[in-house]
Amino acid sequence: MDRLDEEAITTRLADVPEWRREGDEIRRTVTAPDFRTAIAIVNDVAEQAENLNHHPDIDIRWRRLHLALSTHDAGGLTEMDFRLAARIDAIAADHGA
Ligand SMILES: C[C@H](O)[C@H](O)[C@H]1CNC2=NC(N)=NC(=O)C2=N1
Repeated sequence: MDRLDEEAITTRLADVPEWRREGDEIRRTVTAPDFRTAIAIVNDVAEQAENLNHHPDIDIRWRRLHLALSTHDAGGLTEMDFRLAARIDAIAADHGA
């Protein structure tokens, strides 16, 4: 999959306003109601990551999850990162986060 250029990244970011750009990554923090819910979110994200064969970096801090997406194979951001970001947003919303 091809890296997105700056213009494409700006356009895609507008569709996932919870995510911020940090160099070659996009990042979001999800605050779950409690630790169990945070882990349930991680499990659902893992399922989607396997479906897409695209895997986020996830840092678990009690009920707060810090997620980072990048396409290492492409050396930057691709459509896959934004596709997974949208799925993560839907999962978080399903869990009240
Ligand atoms: C071979 C396989 O497609 C790659 O290793 C995939 C797996 N999951 C991945 N996930 C992410 N986030 N970036 C990648 O470059 C990546 N590469």
